[in-house]
Amino acid sequence: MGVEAAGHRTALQMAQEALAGGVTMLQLREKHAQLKQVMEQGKQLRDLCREFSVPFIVNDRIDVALLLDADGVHVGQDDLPGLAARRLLGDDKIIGISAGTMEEAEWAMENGADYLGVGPIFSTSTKPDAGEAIGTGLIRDIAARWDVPLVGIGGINHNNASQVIAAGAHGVAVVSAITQQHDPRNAGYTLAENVRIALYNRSTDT
Ligand SMILES: Cc1ncc(COP(=O)(O)OP(=O)(O)O)c(N)n1
Ligand SMILES: Cc1ncsc1CCOP(=O)(O)O
Ligand SMILES: [Mg+2]
Repeated sequence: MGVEAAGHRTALQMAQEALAGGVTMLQLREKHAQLKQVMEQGKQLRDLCREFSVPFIVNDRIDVALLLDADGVHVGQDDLPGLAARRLLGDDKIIGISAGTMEEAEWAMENGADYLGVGPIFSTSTKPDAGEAIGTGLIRDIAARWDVPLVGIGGINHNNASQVIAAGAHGVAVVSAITQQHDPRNAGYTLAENVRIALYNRSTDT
């Protein structure tokens, strides 16, 4: 999940609840705050992720990821390229790269992505510059071509996550499906459970 403060909860409280619900990876995605605050919040989120033994990923900022000793970074097509991120972070860190077209997926693979964030799958109001929803077809096409972990993102919730997994994704990344819910812990639990069920169903499909 991506972490932002919402409603009466702080980002840290939200993350704590989502992790308690069973979220399996956490990304610090802070687009507006000052770096000093991002570092402070990042330290707390990193420690929380370590308590839950869940990977902690920093969006966009390799410097912040390095300073926090995060488990990895997520970079988009307009961010620092994956190969440059790899030079700074080394082979042991996770580097995720976004893709919304097959050309972007090719570029991401050439840039050494450990996983691809594919989307926006459905329409989203969380990222105003995300572009039109692309549906699940690209996930199907990428999965047929490469054996790389795929994470669907954009407008995903507990009702539609199974479609994304059925298309070949290994997981889903969400913001509002957890942060905009009155019970983020239960939202995290339901989402993680639906993803597990869909992965199981896919593995038993003949
Ligand atoms: C898992 C995951 N996938 C895609 C993105 C989007 O990254 P990007 O295209 O760089 O957009 P911003 O999130 O930086 O606005 C992501 N963050 N995580
Ligand atoms: C960061 C990002 N990248 C593509 S869509 C998106 C926003 C996801 O947010 P939500 O899960 O609320 O649609
Ligand atoms: Mg980015």
